[in-house]
Amino acid sequence: MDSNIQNENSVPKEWLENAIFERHINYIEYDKFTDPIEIGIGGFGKVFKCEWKDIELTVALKCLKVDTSIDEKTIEDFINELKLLRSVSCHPNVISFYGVTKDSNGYYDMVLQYADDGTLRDYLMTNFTKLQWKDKLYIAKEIAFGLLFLHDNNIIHRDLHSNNILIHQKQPKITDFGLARQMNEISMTSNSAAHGMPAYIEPKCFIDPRYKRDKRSDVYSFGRT
Ligand SMILES: Nc1ncnc2c1ncn2[C@@H]1O[C@H](COP(=O)(O)OP(=O)(O)OP(=O)(O)O)[C@@H](O)[C@H]1O
Repeated sequence: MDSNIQNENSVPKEWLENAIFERHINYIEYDKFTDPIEIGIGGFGKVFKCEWKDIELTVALKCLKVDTSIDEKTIEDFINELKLLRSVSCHPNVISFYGVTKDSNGYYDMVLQYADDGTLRDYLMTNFTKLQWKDKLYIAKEIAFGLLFLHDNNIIHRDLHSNNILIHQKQPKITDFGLARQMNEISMTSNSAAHGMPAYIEPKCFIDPRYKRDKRSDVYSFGRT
């Protein structure tokens, strides 16, 4: 294995280029996709919907727009999300990660499963009155399964809320791993109360600036969600 791939602290963009070169990350040519339609905007840049022509699959392309307005931290978060997704996206309650592509402007895009019902927040706003208790309990149980899988793989999400859970064919999928960390990295990370959605963050983060989020912090956010 290439030493740059082993060194998780190497410069993020070089890490990605090496990972593609060494085939540790699946690279898909951009012309394999139909023309993209913009469906959202997030911390890294725009999100698009398109068809992966060869396998007739609808996918979401999450674009890392590298320009003068983007800082090194955002690139790091994008690479971090990609690294963690590689290891847990096989779970049915985590969004599937298919690889990366480079668009016509030279920006890297993550190729993700497309969630046909959007975010959990939007889904509940539209369907809340129609949903039975058993449907709501099913959603909660499936999110718990996804979270348990992350924790079993020593990953703390750190930004779990209803906009970071997508619904695809009525099944919840945890997404947006930009703030997520491996357990062994937490000691090197600030508690990041400044990041994430305040209403969902464990209150201790605001009281003690040295407090490090752990699995229990995700369980708090899950309860709030
Ligand atoms: N896989 C997907 N399938 C369908 N829609 C998606 C998918 N990923 C993202 N979206 C849509 O794009 C929007 C932006 O997503 P993204 O994950 O980039 O950002 P965010 O969670 O809103 O913000 P941030 O990255 O700052 O936390 C989402 O709110 C959602 O509506």
